[in-house]
Amino acid sequence: MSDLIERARELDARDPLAAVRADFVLDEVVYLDGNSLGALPANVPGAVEDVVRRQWGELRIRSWTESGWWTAPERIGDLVAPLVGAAAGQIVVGDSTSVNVFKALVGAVRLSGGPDAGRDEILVDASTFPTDGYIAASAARMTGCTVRPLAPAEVPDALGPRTAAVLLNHVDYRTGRLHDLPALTAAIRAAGAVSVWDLCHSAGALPVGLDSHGVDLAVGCTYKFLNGGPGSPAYLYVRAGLQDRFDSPLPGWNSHAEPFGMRPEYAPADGAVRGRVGTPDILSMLALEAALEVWSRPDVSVDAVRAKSLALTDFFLECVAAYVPEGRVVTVTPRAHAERGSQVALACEDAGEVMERLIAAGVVGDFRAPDVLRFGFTPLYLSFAEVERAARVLADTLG
Ligand SMILES: Cc1ncc(COP(=O)(O)O)c(C=O)c1O
Ligand SMILES: Nc1c(O)cccc1C(=O)C[C@H](N)C(=O)O
Repeated sequence: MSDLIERARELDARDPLAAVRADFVLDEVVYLDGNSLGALPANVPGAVEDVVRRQWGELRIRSWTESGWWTAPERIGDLVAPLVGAAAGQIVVGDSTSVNVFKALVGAVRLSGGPDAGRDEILVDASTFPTDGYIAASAARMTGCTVRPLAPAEVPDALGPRTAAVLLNHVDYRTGRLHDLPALTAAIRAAGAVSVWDLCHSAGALPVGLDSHGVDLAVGCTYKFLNGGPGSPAYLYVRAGLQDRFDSPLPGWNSHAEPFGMRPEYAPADGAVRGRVGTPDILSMLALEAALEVWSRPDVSVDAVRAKSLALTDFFLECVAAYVPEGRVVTVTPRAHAERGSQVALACEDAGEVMERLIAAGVVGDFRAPDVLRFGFTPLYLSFAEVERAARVLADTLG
């Protein structure tokens, strides 16, 4: 038996999160795509069945109050909050990430004073997941701003009296690079601009510290490391100190101070509710609520997840170095722990075909154009033995 197989065995035997895997529905496939769609938590089908058959089927309209449907966006926001370092009352769940980027960014420009206050520039991570860039361009057109794409590390030098808002990704979706949220947030604050962070690839994988680092606004999805299911609702964080002034560009009736007053004039609700728009997507939302239960296990914490995530990605890199001929792939993800999210990206020219063969061989990652093999590591359900096997099969697949 190779040393690495033996090492994987030892690491699994010492893994404090090993038992959590039984809370998920998995098979013999090595699933390294939890950074795109997390695996199914075993309690979700039963929870959804109850929502559909009893809450909807039997209680019908009564469920808006009796089953807690109406308050689900804030209640579930408070479940997400500790996972991203936020005190209760600042996160509302609902809509897609794209929609929340729009709310946050237009809201951020308005909070900054915008062009009327001489702040007419939005800085945006140039390598961002495309939707953020598209939405930023539209938000800029609507608010009279211009967008300036740049690398996150260039932000401190680019900040100035004209900066209205800065939209950054905590972890880059393609490279897996973890950006310096504390330092960048502080620099944005010092320039009098408003920070907006996209946490899609960090929430549920590593500590975020929204409150302690003074982040202004943040958004994220829940179908990756939070395992909420396909199309599960995203969330919006508005720092408590800004909530009174947050002026949503989508002031739907659910964000009204008195939604059932049915008044023609809009009056915003206080607190996180102000970030709501229309009727919440209850089926997806309550599936997410069930999926988040795993975080209340005494053995599960964001710190434990981060520690295992780094151990898994370190071990994968070590196995790749041992099994894959030198020069066949280039590691794109930073080696330094402080700069690494919970994924490993390897570049090679034929990445698209390699990933197809790898998936056929039972190791699921994904291909990101133009040349990246992307592997996501979800510590709640992955074993070190799977990581070793993935690297071995990858080496065979690369030929
Ligand atoms: C960083 C990032 N932002 C936004 C999105 C898209 O979000 P949504 O499809 O929920 O609007 C994704 C992935 O889909 C993403 O990786
Ligand atoms: N949101 C997705 C979807 O609806 C279908 C397929 C993949 C996705 C993704 O989440 C992609 C992901 N944001 C990425 O980082 O590539």
